[in-house]
Amino acid sequence: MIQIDGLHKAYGTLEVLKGVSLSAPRGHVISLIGSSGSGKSTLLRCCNLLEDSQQGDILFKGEPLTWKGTGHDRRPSDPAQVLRIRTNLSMVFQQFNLWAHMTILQNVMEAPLTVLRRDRAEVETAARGYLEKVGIGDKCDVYPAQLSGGQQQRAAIARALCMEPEALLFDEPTSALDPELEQEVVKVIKDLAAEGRTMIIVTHDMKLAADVSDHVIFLHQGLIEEQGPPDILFSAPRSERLRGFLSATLAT
Ligand SMILES: Nc1ncnc2c1ncn2[C@@H]1O[C@H](COP(=O)(O)OP(=O)(O)OP(=O)(O)O)[C@@H](O)[C@H]1O
Repeated sequence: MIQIDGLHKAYGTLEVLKGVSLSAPRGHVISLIGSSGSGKSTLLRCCNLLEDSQQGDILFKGEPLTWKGTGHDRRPSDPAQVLRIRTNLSMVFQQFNLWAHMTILQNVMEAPLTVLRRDRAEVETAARGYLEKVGIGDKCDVYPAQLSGGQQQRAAIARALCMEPEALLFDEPTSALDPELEQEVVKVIKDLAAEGRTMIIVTHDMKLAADVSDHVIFLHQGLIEEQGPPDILFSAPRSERLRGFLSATLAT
């Protein structure tokens, strides 16, 4: 579904991704792990074109993104293709990013109405269904500030689902939450994984990565240091760096 080949990304002179490739086949869950600053969020943001990149290819369902320019001037050349990719790869952010002035239902309905121009009644039915699915069907008419962090994140997941995307991208979905609220969100993500959704998850939660992933990628300083199925990667890491990262993470 999503394929990245040899991606390079720099902010000015800071090289953040130094030739990263990944493949997220339909129905698979890929987790990106690694130390702070290793480039995980940048890679995720490159997947749905929230960030530009200087070199390498991005393919969505086998269709290569078309570019114009080179290096720091490189940009996607076809706005319709960008919109198609973005709407098919819905993103869930660490800080939820709900609109404070809209109710939860309005938050979930906004993008399908304004970006996809779908029928209001159909969108409302779908939005209520997705809020029900994530366990907050009774919170349609309240504002984000009236919800706990875990409820806000579940609303953000319902909002992503309401775009009916082909894949979901999660950027540290549980990092801003207290442990007990974290579990509510982990449950929703596990349910989505069990449904066979295609997902890429940036996470510091090794248990989440171990429980839901088909494939785990360990990034170090903008390069893939090690990758593999979670049972092998977590039980028998080959590289010294991954061993050090896991023991430091599991000690905290
Ligand atoms: N918009 C930006 N402008 C300049 N530098 C940036 C920008 N966004 C990220 N960086 C830098 O790029 C590097 C990689 O950041 P990124 O957020 O991708 O790392 P990460 O692995 O997700 O880290 P964390 O786990 O702390 O979120 C860091 O050094 C960061 O400071």
